[in-house]
Amino acid sequence: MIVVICGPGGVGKGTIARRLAGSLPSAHLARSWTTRPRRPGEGDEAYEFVSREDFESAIDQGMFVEWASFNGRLYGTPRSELERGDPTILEIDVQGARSVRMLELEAAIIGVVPPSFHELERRMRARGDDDAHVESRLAIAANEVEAMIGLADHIVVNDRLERAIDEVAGIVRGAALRPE
Ligand SMILES: Nc1ncnc2c1ncn2[C@@H]1O[C@H](COP(=O)(O)OP(=O)(O)OP(=O)(O)O)[C@@H](O)[C@H]1O
Repeated sequence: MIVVICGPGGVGKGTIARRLAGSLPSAHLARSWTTRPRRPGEGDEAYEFVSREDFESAIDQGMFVEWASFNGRLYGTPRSELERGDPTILEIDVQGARSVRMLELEAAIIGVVPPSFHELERRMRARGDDDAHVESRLAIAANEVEAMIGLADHIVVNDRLERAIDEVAGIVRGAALRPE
């Protein structure tokens, strides 16, 4: 089964996806490719950091299930990352989730929303994002949340992290019980 964790930048999808993967022994957290530079303190495991040239040649070779351009950077999920775990967890933005839906993959799409846009801004600033990044993310966050509400199978408010993780884990357990 594929579980998609999607949401606007800074909402906490990465944190939730990592915790979920850590709590399910057979899960695989899909590693995305990106052309964005690594943030200070970010580990090697966060992404496969590649050049734009390598990314574009991978697109030409049809390597990605989905890819998107975001704030001038490219992000994508390689096909080789699918079906590597049960579930395979994809942490992607709303555009990526839309691509997964269009491909009609067997996927539970979980949309993560912030308790408020004020809190979303606070978390991005607390994470050390610069002003330009925070402003560009906030400018599209409301549209992303609206699109996600029309797209996702489940919406989870990331108010308290532990509570949100429990809710996501419950959804994944429920989806695993559904007959193929
Ligand atoms: N429920 C929560 N309460 C308070 N802080 C949180 C909560 N969930 C996540 N955070 C913090 O908010 C920040 C953003 O979380 P995270 O990096 O997981 O977001 P993201 O959606 O993956 O962002 P991006 O798409 O930009 O990578 C992090 O510093 C994280 O520790």
